[in-house]
Amino acid sequence: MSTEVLQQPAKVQIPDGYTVLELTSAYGPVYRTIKNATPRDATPEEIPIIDISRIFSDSLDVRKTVAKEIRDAATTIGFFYMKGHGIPEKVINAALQSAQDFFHQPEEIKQRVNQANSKWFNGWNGPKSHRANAVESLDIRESFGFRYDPRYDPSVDNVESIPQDIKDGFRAEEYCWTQTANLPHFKTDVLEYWRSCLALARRLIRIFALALELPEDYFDAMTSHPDAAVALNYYPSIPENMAEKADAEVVSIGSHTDLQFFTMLWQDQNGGLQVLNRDGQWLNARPIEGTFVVNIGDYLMRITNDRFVSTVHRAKNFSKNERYSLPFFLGFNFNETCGVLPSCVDAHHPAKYEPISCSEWVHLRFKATNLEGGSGDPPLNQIAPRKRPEAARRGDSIAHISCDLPGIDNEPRFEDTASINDVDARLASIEQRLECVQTQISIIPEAMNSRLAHLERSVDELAQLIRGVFHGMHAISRPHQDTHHTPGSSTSLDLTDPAGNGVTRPVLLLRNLQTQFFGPKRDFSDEVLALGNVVSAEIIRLPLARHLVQMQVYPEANCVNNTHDLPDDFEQNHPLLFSTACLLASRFVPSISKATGHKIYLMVRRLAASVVLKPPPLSHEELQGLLLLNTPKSSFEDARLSAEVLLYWKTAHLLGHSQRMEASESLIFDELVQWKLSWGQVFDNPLSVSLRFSYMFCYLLLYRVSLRAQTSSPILKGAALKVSREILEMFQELDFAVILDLPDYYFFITIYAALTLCKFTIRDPLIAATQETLTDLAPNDEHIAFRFGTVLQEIRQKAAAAGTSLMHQTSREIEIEGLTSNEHYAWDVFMAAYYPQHTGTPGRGLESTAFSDETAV
Ligand SMILES: O=C(O)CCC(=O)C(=O)O
Ligand SMILES: [Fe+2]
Repeated sequence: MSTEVLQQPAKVQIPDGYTVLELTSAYGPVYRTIKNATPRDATPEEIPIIDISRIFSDSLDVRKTVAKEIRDAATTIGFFYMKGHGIPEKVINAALQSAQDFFHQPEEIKQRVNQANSKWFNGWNGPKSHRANAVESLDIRESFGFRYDPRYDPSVDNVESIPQDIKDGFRAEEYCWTQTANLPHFKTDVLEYWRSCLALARRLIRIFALALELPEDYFDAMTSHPDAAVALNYYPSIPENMAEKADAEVVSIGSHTDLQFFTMLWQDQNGGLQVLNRDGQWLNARPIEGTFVVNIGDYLMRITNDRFVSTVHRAKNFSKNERYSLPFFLGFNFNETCGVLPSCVDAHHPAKYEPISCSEWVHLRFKATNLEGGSGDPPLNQIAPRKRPEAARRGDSIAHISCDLPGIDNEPRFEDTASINDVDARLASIEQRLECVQTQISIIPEAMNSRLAHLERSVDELAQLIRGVFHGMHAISRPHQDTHHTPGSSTSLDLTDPAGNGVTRPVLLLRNLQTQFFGPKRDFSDEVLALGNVVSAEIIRLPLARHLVQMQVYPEANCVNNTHDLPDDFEQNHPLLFSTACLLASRFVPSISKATGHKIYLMVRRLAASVVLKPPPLSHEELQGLLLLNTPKSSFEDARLSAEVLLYWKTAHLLGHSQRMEASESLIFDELVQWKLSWGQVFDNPLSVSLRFSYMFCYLLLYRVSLRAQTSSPILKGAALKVSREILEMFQELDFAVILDLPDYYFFITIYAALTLCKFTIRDPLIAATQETLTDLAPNDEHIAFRFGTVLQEIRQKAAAAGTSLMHQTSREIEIEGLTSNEHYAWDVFMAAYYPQHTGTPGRGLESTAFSDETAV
């Protein structure tokens, strides 16, 4: 089964019971790994209570003491409680009362100030109108928000004198107040709360400056007219049965990080705020009377070079009461641009980020969250809503991704080959090649290089590895000291091109076939690129794909944020490697649905097939892609794919031994017998139809090539016909759905077998049957099955026109001697169907390609 995992003890195992959460940030989606354990209360060590009354002290030392406490909290959990804040209780209570008055109104009254009517995301947001991320429910929360208005800022004397570039960033809208004027105290009380918070925030930010070893007034100018907003959050109690019935985790406000500098949140006593610690454990940030909760936002995290952490949080109101919270969000002046702070860089910690303006920052988040229709920035503060929830769009939520990440194998697996000279010599050529590509892959991050270095050995060793895994053994660390070499492995060590190009070429076979069909010069690399990758094929979205690649590349990174680490052109230019890495990592992500996993698999197969169809030398990247398929914990599908690649590789090797092929009238090839023994478990599995199909095809090729030298061998001819019929019979038995899932080269195999019958026995009823199946199953005229069906039809028609009776064809035994003309019909028609650009060019020399050599059989 696709989910069957060939288990090998991994060196690093992230325990079961984790979930990966996709969150939105200005950089696009980011991922956090969370424990599936029940949330527990945070201890005072985890989320400290800091008495900030001391920030008003005249003593710098005292203020610095607070700064240190804040720094400790900011660099660990990113959250703290502040007591001694000095905001009068009555101010808070009045704001709370206003919030209650507002939310208790009938919906049509709240609609008057609906955020949908706002240019800048001010106003009311109804319940269930936002979803913070794909794995959690719509937010049950209702909220009302408004943004900085200089007219209400007591530190502004004259609004008119504010410089225009600052004014341009103002996002206040008067309709917040005109549309709520029915509540007489609303504006006054809410604005009073905002003003108190603003004043406190301006004091607090000075302590943040100290905490960052900056002059205390460092941020003052940047917050003269800050993006300072308040939200009134109203969380009705979540009914218990709602949580039971829901298919996503029910949340009052979904997991998110706050966007800007910091947030100061007043919450009532009902509880529900949860904070994600670094171990992926949810901590209840229980209400503490007389405190605000303060947390770091993404912008501050960025300008501190990630020293201060913007921590994921959410709220769930499972109390029996309505819950309210009143967050105040502080950002810089909108026009302000800030880079990584000087105190946060040193020789070991270069700046990770470019300077960015506050407005650009907000805008990025806007873009990252797919907000449609909005004319400006995302809502005030926290995560912007997704108008199109991921889960709905993808149809396969990434909920509850287990984080059993692929283990990194720190021990060099193939270290000890020194004693085996010939192995060394052979590997040397590969390594040489790898060295020259080293420059090319230097764009790939260091960690990836080292990861790949483990894999940069021969296909053969990896094949042994996977076989070892298959037999429940450990990784084979000394494959070449194994005295019980399979014959396959010894032949497979010959990885170099006999022509002496020193290039690896796992598969010549299909190249030969290509050469026969299309002439030797065709370069398929465009086609490989044209196939795209798992993202361009819309199987999974880019952020998830990049995350998967990172899981593969940086298995130790259980929290991956830096999806921008991969080169931008990685997926386009290295589709096989990229898609293969996604495939492997997806195996560790059970909630990537089976269907999606299968699509990824098919994509990789298609790409792998195109790669093997390409003339050698295989590019480094292609080789990597093939090698990657052999990692520990490979699935059954991976094993099948590897087996198939090796099968072709061995066949190619045989085909390359022209003397042997010329002399052989043998119907058995030891290499293939050995291959079949080694891969017996895979081969015999009922799911391995395609593998058996390929196996017969390889025999067919071997017979046909032998026939070139021994044109009159009835044994070989009989064998070629027999195996062609077997292929076509098997094809007849396949489910349509299975056939349509197969990569194109299976259709090549089918047509090759059918053409073989056309060549020797045009009246074989299997030709007509295959033709019918091909045309019947093709979903449209463009499909390769349809085109090949037409090929067979035309061949038969031409043969009939040329006087070969197709009627009364009852016997398979009829062999038409010297039917070279049939071969030509076959060829013309085939080319016309598959390569329309070649049609109408008789004598273009196609017949004189390798294929026409065979017509001399
Ligand atoms: O209400 C709470 O506890 C959290 C609210 C919050 O995180 C926000 O509004 O950004
Ligand atoms: Fe928040």
